[in-house]
Amino acid sequence: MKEVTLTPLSVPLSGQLQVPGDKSISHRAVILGSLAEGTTNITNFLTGEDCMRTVHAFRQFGVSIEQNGSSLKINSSGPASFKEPLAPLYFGNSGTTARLMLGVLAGLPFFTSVYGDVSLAARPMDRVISPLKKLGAWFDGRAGGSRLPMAVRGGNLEGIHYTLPVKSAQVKSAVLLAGLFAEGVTEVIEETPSRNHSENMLQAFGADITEKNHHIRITNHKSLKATDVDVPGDISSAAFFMAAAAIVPGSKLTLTNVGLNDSRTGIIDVLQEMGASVAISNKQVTGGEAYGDVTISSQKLKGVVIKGDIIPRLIDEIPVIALVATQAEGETVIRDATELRLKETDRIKAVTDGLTRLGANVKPTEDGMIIKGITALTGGRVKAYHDHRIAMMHAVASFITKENVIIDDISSIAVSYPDFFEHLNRVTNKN
Ligand SMILES: O=C(O)C1=C[C@@H](OP(=O)(O)O)[C@@H](O)[C@H](O)C1
Ligand SMILES: C=C(OP(=O)(O)O)C(=O)O
Repeated sequence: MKEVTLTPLSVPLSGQLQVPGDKSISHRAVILGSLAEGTTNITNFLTGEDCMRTVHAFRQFGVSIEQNGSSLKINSSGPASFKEPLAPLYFGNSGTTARLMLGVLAGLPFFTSVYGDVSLAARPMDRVISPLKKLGAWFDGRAGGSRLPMAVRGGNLEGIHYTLPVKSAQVKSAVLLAGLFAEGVTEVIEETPSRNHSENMLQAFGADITEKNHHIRITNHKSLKATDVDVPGDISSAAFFMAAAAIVPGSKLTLTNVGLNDSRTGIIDVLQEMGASVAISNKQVTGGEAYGDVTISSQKLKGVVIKGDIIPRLIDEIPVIALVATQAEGETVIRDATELRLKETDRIKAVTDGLTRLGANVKPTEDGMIIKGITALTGGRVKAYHDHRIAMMHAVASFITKENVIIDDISSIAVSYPDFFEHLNRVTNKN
C-alpha cells in the first residue's frame, strides 16, 4: 500500500508534455515482433508493468528481447522455435496481456498455464475462451473454466466465422491472433468498431488481413515479417492531463506525439462537445496509426450525453470524464457502459463512490452514471481499488478540491504510467 496526500493546486496548468507510449500498441508490438522472424526494434515502448508482463511471457518461450530504456530489440525465429514454458506465465494486472496471449497460446502446439493478480483472477476470460475453443484449442480454468488460473493446450486450429457478442478489442484481437495459426480463413464480425491497433499492426507485419463492412478476415500466416514500430503517446494517459487542463481555470497545455487513431479519440469529441477548447496540430501517421499534438485550454463546460457507439472509443477515459462532468453545468449522462464493471475493478462503483466522497453529485446506474454539475469538490479520503485509472482520476481531482485528497494506494499507477506524478509536477511547476 502506498498512500498519498495531495494538496490543492493554486496555479493553472501550462507548458508541454510528452506522455508515455500507448499501452495497447506496446502490447501488440511485442506480440507481433516476437511472432515475426527477424529483428524488430520498438521505440517509445511503454515500460509500465502491464506491457512488461507481455515481454516476460515471450521471454519464457525463449524469444530474445533486449530492453534499453523505452527501446526494445526483439530477435525471434518465429513461433516454430518457441519452447514450451517450464513455469506458469504471470500476467499480473493486465487484461490485455491475458486476453491477447490466450489467443497466441491457442495457436502454439504445447501446454501452458497462466495466472494473474487478484483483480485479473476476477475478470471474465470466457469471452475469449469461447471462440478460441471453437477454433480448436483446449482450455480449463477456475470457475468452470472461465477465470484464471487457466491451462491451455494449443495447436491444430481451424478458421471460424465469429460475431463478437461483446464490444471488445481484446476479444477481437485474441481471435485474430489465433487466426494467424488456423487453417483457412478466420473472420471476426464486429458491429460496433473497437480499437483497431491489432488490424493496423498485423497489416504492417505483412499478415493477410482485410476489413470490409465490419467483417475482418485473416488467413493462416505463420511467417510475419519483422517490422520496426515507433509507438505513439497514449491518449488514455494524455486524457488525465486533458481533463486537468479543461477543469483548472486559466490552464493551457500542449500534449505532444499523442496517438490519434479514430477508434480512440472519443475523449476529444466529448471534451469539445462539453465546450473545452481542444486543437490538434502536426498530425502524422506511422504504421497505420495517426498521432499529433493536442493543445487544450480551460473554458466554461456543459453537461453532455455519452452513449452508444462512442463508448468503445473512450471506455478507459470514463473515470476522468466523470470528474470533468462535475465541473460542467447541468447533467452528464453516461450509458451503455456496463463493460466498466469488468475492468481492473468495478469502475462504475469506484468512480461514483470516490467522487461522492469528494463532494460531487453523482449517481451510479446499471450501465453508467449520472453526474450533476457544477459542484465545488471538498476533498477527503478516497480508495483507488488497486485500479490505475481510478488512482489517477483522484489525483487530478485534487487540482480542484478545497482540502487535501488522500488516496489509499497509488501503486497501481505503475501498470500504465510509472512517471505520472513526475509529469503532474512538471505541468503544475510543483518541483
Ligand atoms: O485491446 C486493448 O488493448 C484494450 C481494450 C479495451 O478492453 P476491452 O477489449 O475489454 O474493451 C481497453 O479497456 C483496454 O484498456 C485495452
Ligand atoms: C482496462 C484496462 O486495461 P486491461 O484490460 O489491459 O487490464 C485499462 O488500462 O484501463
